[in-house]
Amino acid sequence: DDTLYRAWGEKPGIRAVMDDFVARLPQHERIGRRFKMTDPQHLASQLTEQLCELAGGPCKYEGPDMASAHEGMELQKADFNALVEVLQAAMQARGIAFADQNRMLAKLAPLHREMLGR
Ligand code: HEM
Repeated sequence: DDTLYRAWGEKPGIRAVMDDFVARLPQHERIGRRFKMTDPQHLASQLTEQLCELAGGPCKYEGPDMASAHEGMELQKADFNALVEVLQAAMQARGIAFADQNRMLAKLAPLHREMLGR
């Protein structure tokens, strides 16, 4: 079922939201510092593959698993809430319909357990 993938405007639509998202991340008051050394192109590209796959698109995320990617960060629930706020701002700015925003957030939510406290 690729309805979510198509609703987001396929790969270019997902990439546009991810570019916006990674540009906003370093500016966040509390979690921004974690992204100061991050290559935004790399992160946007990895996230695009991941969200494309989660949305039912013809992609395969081939980066590190979520536990390894966030090893040593000791992420807490509040960090995820902050990240979701930033993602919501990017989705809003890119005109993703509210229902399609929430469908994507629902796909991402289960992943957070793999990273908590690691
Ligand atoms: C469901 C939630 C999340 C998902 C799906 C996610 C996904 C990813 C992915 C795909 C990468 C790239 C891995 C790689 O190629 O090396 C990454 C890296 C990263 N993530 Fe997350 N992440 C999530 C939550 C968070 C949170 C809450 C934080 C901190 C507030 C965070 C901070 C970072 C940082 C700092 C990097 C490393 C970037 C770099 O290599 O410089 N992530 N994440």
